[in-house]
Amino acid sequence: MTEALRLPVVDLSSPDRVSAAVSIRQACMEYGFFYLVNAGVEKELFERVFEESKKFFSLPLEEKMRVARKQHRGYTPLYAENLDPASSSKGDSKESFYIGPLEETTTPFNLNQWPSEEVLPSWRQTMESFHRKALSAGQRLLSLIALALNVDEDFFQKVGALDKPLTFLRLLRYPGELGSLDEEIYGASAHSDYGMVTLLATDGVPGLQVCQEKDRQPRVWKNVLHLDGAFIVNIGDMMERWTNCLFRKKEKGAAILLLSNICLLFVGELGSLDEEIYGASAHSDYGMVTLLATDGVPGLQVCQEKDRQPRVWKNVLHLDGAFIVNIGDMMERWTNCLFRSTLHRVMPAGKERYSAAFFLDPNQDCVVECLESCCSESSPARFPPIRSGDYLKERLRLTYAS
Ligand SMILES: O=C(O)CCC(=O)C(=O)O
Ligand SMILES: [Fe+2]
Repeated sequence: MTEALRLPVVDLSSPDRVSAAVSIRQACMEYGFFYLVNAGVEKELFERVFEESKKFFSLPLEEKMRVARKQHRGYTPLYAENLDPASSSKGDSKESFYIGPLEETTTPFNLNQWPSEEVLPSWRQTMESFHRKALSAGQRLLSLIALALNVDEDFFQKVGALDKPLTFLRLLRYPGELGSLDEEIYGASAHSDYGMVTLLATDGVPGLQVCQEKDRQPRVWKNVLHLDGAFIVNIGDMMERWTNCLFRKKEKGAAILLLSNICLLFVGELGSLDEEIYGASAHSDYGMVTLLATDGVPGLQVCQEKDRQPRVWKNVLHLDGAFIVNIGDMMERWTNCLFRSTLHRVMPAGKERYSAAFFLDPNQDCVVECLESCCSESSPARFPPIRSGDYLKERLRLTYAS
């Protein structure tokens, strides 16, 4: 049985700021995680975020791919991310949607992408409202964190971290149906195409199979090999009708999906089926602090000692109306490892799960340098100063390998 972690609860609205700072210090030294209550986000807004998030992820893949991730904003499909490539060659079993800073930091225009207003009329407004409130909570929380580190309450403002900070809201959906590990995973499960004809371009990696007799059991699947410079053409359902079944559509399972005529999505390396599938594989967050809203479905686990083997994982339970806050790697550097950026992951719960993670990271030009209050003769600075933007860019490059 996995043990549940009893995390401290910090009240953001408490008039006793010193006590709040003391409990933050203890929580960040021991766990790198705590609950934050009275953060100024109404329960009703948490619920609306999950409702709207569910509406988006329920759209057909083709509609979601209209806002596919560009410049770290927009939709990333199942298996597109792998937070821990060392433990699993499959991507993580989650789909997500990223919303970057509402006030852009570098470009004159905003790079955020939004689902069509006709399809989801109140979606953007709900997410923007949540984004702003999470930022406001994060800023207030950082002044308590500064107190907890024995520096001025406005330390993070003074070093420029909160002047147009890098803020990303990541909406997440972990599908329930992949919970069981003995189910087979398909790049694309058996189907026929709906239309007239499909022209399919392949990259030489095998995977496409057809079954010529769909009504005979067990089904017999044959590989369709790639031919350099050629399209693989297949007949769709409408052509089958037209030809009164003279021309036959075939069922096929492929690792490539053809989305409209323009968009080819490579689903990713699925590896062998005996590897474990994670909702989100083991990782620490890159930035300053993360404020996480969860929907009550379990799955989040933390490992307090990342270097001890075997790793011991403990559950982090949902607390109604609270954010789960965790410290990121940049804050760990800032505090010379006094505050811990703890390894965490999401295990499949056998049930669909939604969460919304708000990453509050310093302005890209802010230099992150070990705090004097966290260094001593016996514990000298462990990291050289680094520009926040350079650090984040490298971490993102490693995660997305792009
Ligand atoms: O979904 C969760 O509970 C955690 C997500 C997470 O750790 C992340 O997105 O960095
Ligand atoms: Fe995380």
